[in-house]
Amino acid sequence: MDNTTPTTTTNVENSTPIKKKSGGKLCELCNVARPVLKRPKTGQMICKECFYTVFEDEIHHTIVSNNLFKRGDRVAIGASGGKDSTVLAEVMTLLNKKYDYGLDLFLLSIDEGITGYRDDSLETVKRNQQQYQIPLKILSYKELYNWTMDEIVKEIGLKGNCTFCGVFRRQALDRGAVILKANKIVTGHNADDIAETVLMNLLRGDIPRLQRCVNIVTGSEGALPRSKPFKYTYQKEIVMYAYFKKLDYFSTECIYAPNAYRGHARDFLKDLEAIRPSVIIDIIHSAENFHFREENKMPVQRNCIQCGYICSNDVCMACDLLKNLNSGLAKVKLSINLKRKDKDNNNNNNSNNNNTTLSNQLVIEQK
Ligand SMILES: Nc1ncnc2c1ncn2[C@@H]1O[C@H](COP(=O)(O)OP(=O)(O)OP(=O)(O)O)[C@@H](O)[C@H]1O
Repeated sequence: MDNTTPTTTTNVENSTPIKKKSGGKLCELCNVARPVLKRPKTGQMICKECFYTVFEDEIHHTIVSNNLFKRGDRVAIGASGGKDSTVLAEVMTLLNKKYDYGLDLFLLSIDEGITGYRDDSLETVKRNQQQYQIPLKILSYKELYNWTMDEIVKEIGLKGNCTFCGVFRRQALDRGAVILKANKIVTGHNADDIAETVLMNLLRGDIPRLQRCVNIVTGSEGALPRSKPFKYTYQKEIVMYAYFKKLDYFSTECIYAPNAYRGHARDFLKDLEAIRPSVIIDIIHSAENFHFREENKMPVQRNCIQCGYICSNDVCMACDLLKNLNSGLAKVKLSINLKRKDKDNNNNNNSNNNNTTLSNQLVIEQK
């Protein structure tokens, strides 16, 4: 065994403990090397090389079986400097070479303007760019919207700020990809993220979002196709992969996110996972097999009359949010809309709500 390998429970954040040297046992896959980890997804005791192989092969299988790319695609990798997108950059580079996908890869980072968080993580992305030799584009909220998240939080406070950030980031990634002349975007959303989103939409009775949140590709409505090669990849395995490969990533949580509703869904999922690890994939498979009534389909998409971005109303969410920020009304409108949403929830009359007006949108934390 590699003597750098931990032999006791380690600091691999939130990850399955690396087990002690396991007596005379051999890796359950190759039967040659000593196992160094218990696979969170399957419980198998395997060696490091077999772990790399199964991890990468499963992602390759997800890519191929879902036809995520075709030769010549220009693919922008949403790169935040965090573990998921750093592993995504590593694995996309590796698989593109190994299986000759014929893709042009780019790193695309959105600088939300969060001092002490995004500025540090962007330094990580810059180092990744050197390492992977992939062109990098950094685009900021300040350039696009003339607001940083620091300024937005100063204006509206901590409640509801994730909504602004999520809406702006979604659009910023599209705009950055257009600048890079990319025709596809990939993000590091993993199986845990998707299972959390399913739970959140279920708990909120948000049927339109519930039916599309397990799609591996979104954007067919008019934005650039955006896919999630890690749809079936466990977060714990991503952390282990980054750890064993000694990847350079930034591991601090967003300083503005601790109150987000998603955190409750995450905690709930972690509790369930501790009892039954397959719960993550089971939730995704369940949601893939839901059947929805026709009237719950997402509204028809059109272009925002102000900025031209794809949306489901006359004006897109980003323009709507910006109008409130620029007029100094964002905080007032946010609190009115949150109260209205609470009332809607109390009246239990939003389970079939198909509209995407601001009142509905303001309580959605985008993932
Ligand atoms: N500022 C950003 N710039 C570019 N892409 C981003 C940015 N923030 C998030 N993404 C993309 O969205 C995915 C999910 O982002 P999320 O905020 O959930 O972070 P995460 O789960 O901690 O992922 P990561 O570990 O990559 O930061 C990321 O893996 C990345 O591909």
